[in-house]
Amino acid sequence: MTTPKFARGTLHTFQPPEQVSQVTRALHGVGRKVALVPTMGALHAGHRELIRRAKRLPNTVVATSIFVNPLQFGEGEDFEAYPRPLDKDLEVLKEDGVELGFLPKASDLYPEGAAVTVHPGELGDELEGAVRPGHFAGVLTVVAKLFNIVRPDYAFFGEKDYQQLVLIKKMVRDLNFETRVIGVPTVRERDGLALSSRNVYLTPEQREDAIVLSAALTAGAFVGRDGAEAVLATARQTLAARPAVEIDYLELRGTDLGPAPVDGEARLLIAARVGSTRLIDNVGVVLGAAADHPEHALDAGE
Ligand SMILES: Nc1ncnc2c1ncn2[C@@H]1O[C@H](COP(=O)(O)OP(=O)(O)OP(=O)(O)O)[C@@H](O)[C@H]1O
Ligand SMILES: CC(C)(CO)[C@@H](O)C(=O)[O-]
Ligand code: BAL
Repeated sequence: MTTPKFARGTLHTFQPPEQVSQVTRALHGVGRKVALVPTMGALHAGHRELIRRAKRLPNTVVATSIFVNPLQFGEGEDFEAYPRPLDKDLEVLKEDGVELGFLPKASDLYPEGAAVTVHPGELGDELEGAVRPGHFAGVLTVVAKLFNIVRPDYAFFGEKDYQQLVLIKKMVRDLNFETRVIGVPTVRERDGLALSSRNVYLTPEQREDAIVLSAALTAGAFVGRDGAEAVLATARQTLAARPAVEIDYLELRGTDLGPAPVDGEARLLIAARVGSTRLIDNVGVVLGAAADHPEHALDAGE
C-alpha cells in the first residue's frame, strides 16, 4: 500500500487505522512530531483549547480523532443519543488548523472477536467507575489503541474528565507508552459551567440549575485553608440551594485521586444528574496551612 498523500496546512481525514499509521510513521520518518487530541466529537471551546495548545508545539502535526467509543458506555447510557454533528466538527478542525482527522468506525477499531482490554486497576471502580462500571476499561482500551495507531509524541486531555486524565497518565507509566500526556485546565461558560458536549441536553431551567456544580466547587475550594470538612460542608451547603440537582458523588481526594492530604494540594470532584443529564466537574483545592504559601495565594477555585 502506498502512503496516503499528506500536504501541509490542509485537513486530511482518514477512516482506516492503517492509513493513519502510515501517515504518522512517514511524518516521524521526516523528523516531524505528532500531537493527538482524542475526542468523541460535538466539538466545543473545550476541545478547541486542547487543539490550540497542541498547535503551539513546534514542528508538530496535530491529529484529532473523533470516535464515540461504544466500549465506554454502559447499558442505559446515552451512546445512541450522543450528538454527532460531523460536518460541523470537520469545519472546526479546518478552522483550527488540524491537519489530520481520524474518523474510525466501530468495526475498524473492534473487529469480530476483539476481546482483550486494558484493566484500569482499583481506581477504575471508584468515583465515575462506581457509577459507570466498565467505563474506564473502555476508555483506556480505546486510548491505548489510538496511541498504538497514531504513535503520538504528545496527547492532550482535559482536566474536566480528571479521573480519566489520571488513569491515562497511569496507563502510560504502567504500560511503558512513549506518549507524553498533557492535561489542560477546564474551559468554562461565563457563569462557571464546565463546557461539555452533554450540555446540549439541558432545558433552559436545567441549564440554570447546572450552574450549582461549579458554584459549589468554587465555594468549597475557597475555604480550603479550613480543612477537608469545611470544604465539603461548604460545597454541600451551596448544592442544597438546588434540590433538583441529584448528586452522585462529591469527594475530596489527593491530586492522584488517593486520599486527600491534611495540608497540601487536593482535588474536589462532583458528579450530578440534572434531569436525565449527567454532568461532572472538579477543581483544585489547597488544604490547610499550605493555602497560605505565596504560590497558592491566588489559587482558590482556580
Ligand atoms: N470544558 C472542557 N475544558 C477542557 N477540556 C475539555 C472540556 N470538555 C471536554 N474536554 C476534553 O476534551 C476531550 C474530549 O472529550 P469529549 O469529546 O468526551 O467531550 P466532553 O464535552 O467531555 O463530552 P462529554 O461531556 O459528553 O463527556 C477530553 O480530553 C475532555 O476532557
Ligand atoms: C478520551 C476519549 C476520547 C476516549 O473515548 C473520551 O473518553 C473523551 O472524549 O473524553
Ligand atoms: N468525556 C468522557 C467521555 C464519556 O463521558 O464517556
